[in-house]
Amino acid sequence: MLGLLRDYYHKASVDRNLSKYKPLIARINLLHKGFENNSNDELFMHTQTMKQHISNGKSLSDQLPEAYALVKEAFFRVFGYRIHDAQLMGAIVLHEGNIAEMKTGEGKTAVAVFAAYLNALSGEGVHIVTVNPYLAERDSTEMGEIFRFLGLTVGCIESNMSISQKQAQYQCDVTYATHYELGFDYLRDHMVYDISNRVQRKLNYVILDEVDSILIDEARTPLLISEEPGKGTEYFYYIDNIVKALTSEDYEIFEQTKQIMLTEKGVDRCEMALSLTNLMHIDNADLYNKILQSLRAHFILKKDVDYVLVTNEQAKTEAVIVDQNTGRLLFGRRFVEGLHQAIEAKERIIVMGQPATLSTITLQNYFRMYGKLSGMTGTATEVKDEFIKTYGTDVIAIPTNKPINRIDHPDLLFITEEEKFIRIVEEIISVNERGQPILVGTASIQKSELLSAMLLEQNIPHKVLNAKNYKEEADVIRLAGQRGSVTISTNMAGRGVDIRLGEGVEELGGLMVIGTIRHDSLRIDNQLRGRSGRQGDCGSSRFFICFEDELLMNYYPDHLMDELLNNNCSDFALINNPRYARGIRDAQAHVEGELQTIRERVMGYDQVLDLQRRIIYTMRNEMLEMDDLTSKVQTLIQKTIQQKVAEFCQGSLPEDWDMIGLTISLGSVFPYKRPLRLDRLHELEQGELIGMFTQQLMEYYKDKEVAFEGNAIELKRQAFIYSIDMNWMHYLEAVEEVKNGIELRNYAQLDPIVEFERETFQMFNKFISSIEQETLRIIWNSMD
Ligand SMILES: Nc1ncnc2c1ncn2[C@@H]1O[C@H](COP(=O)(O)OP(=O)(O)OP(=O)(O)O)[C@@H](O)[C@H]1O
Repeated sequence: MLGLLRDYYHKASVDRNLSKYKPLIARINLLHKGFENNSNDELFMHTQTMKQHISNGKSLSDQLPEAYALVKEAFFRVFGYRIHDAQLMGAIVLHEGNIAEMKTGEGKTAVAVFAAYLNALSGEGVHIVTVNPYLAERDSTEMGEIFRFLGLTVGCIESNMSISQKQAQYQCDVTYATHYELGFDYLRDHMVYDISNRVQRKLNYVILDEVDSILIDEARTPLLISEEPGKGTEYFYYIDNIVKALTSEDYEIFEQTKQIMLTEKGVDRCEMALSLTNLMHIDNADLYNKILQSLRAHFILKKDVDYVLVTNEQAKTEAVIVDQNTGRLLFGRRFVEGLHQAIEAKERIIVMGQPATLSTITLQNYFRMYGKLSGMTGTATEVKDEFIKTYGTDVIAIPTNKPINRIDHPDLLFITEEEKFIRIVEEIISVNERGQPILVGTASIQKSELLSAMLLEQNIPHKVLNAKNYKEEADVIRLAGQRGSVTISTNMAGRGVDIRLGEGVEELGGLMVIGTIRHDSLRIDNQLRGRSGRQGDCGSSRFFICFEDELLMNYYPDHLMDELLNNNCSDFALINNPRYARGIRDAQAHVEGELQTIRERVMGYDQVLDLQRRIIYTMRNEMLEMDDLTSKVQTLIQKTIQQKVAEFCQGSLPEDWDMIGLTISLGSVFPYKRPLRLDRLHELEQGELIGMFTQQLMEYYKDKEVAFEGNAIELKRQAFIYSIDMNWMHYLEAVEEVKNGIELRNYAQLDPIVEFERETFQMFNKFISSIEQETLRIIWNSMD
């Protein structure tokens, strides 16, 4: 009876939510009826017809009903199931360039195919982004059947592919890839010396699966291509030794902001160790930053929580970042600003050199370059505002196909972590005795291992996922819904893999999810919960928390904590009082707010850099693409002379001009063997002086070019590209220093982003002229 009522109300609410999309969905379903009678070949031919319509000027939106109807029929023929209306609604939202919020197990993988198919008809390519390479490969293989059935090509990017293999994948109508492969390929494409080595096409349309994980949770660590490991290990070890010897009175930790500073005593002690008189002097800024990073490495970041040590294929130990939201290992990514080096020194492994950044971009700015962006996830409503503000994408909640049938129990709160874990093990034992499957989410690999050891002691067979191998992880998590299974997993390991219930499990209550901590973000808690109760399955969830959890310790309202401790928390309390539960929500909102500020800051800095990056990339592309750069070189000669004359010949009287300075400075760019003639110097005006130098240097240049025996066209190109790249690298380093300085000055009530923009503006102009002069110098010298 209750079930019937629930179904009735659910259907009514689905209808209400769908109302805006109803006419369009009805049209798709009507057209679909027509396709049911077509042969496979006829369906295949429709793709060609629609492509034709689009190249004749019909809009993609006009083509939507027919395209979606066709894909719906393809799903039925290939996989044998009927796409439901909620999925069609999600697919429409994607085409509109928005984010479809759809609960776990609702068939998002299929939804992406509709929008990708339609948008690929333009021939401009569509990228579908997954959170890990295993899912990219799996989805491109499985969904590839649909695309190929309808006559489109599908590719998948893997990190170890050759340039030509990648080019072939990017040429496909639809390409699956992880976000970081796409971002890195973009950066690499702007580092090639030959355009034929570029792999990507124009960034046309992207669909991001698990969009919040990529654009929100991972958005604090920019993608970074660094120079090969270099020297410096000893230096970092040296600083590390000094910091290691500090005591708690030498530094102060600000728990809430995770910052750490030296106290006066600490500064004195470091000055003594380094034989310095003033560590805080601007000349020692770099050293001071290294000390701060080393402090963070020692006293804030924790091994097996924030990073792990992994032995790589060359048998070398590396420090790998652990994503705090998902527990995933972020291979190839490094903490910025020297923190990673500090960790390497702390762990006494090889320090991978100074972070000479060759190229960098935030994920936000990379994805904003696409003509259209859309995404899917189970949890986006809480960050709707940020999506609208940063990406201009709205979040539309799609109703579930069937009502959610999962019971979310109130949290259980303990005083100590020890009590909490004992109770969790008791719960696992009792649920396991019934045969009901359990999925336990932990905050870190360390906690997973602790729990695993406790279960071993009790002889409870279980599996542990530690986010080290996606394929194995998927195989394990797929079976997490089988009778009697106990699976321990770092927060979101195995995301994107369907957990189906085994036989008889429905009667036992479905999959039980246990959270061992409340995460900083409610979204992540909800993702964990969402592993249970897919597609109307029954299930349950409960979080076990304690006052020793970081979130509660730092952010839970004091008055509520006192109340709980005094009154009813003898050994544990059931948080079924809305006030107490709200305290947790408030604590999470607090942290979320702080994290959002950090994301906005990272993005703000990159925003300034973004404009500059585009200027440089456009300039670089132009150099690569132009057939002959002679006219560019000539313009540069002229411009350089003008700049130098303006710099050294100030005032109207030639006697005041610094002709020696001018000659030396010009000589540094154009080392001339024959002297420049300076006739009638006392009668000249600035303009004439410029003209005279230009004429002579142009002639000189022409002579050089005629005498040059190598490939002058290529020489010019390489000189430009080399100078752009080298100067860009130095520029990025300088920018990083400015950023560090500004962060320290933040106390002065200045808007750091505005300050950053102001300071880098001048630097950028200088940087452009260093590129130009360096290019000329190389050409000049190489032609001798
Ligand atoms: N209309 C449908 N009818 C029946 N089965 C479907 C339908 N659509 C998708 N499925 C199946 O449902 C399962 C879950 O789909 P999928 O993994 O895409 O869900 P999801 O929404 O991406 O979940 P997650 O949030 O875990 O990634 C898959 O096995 C898929 O084949």
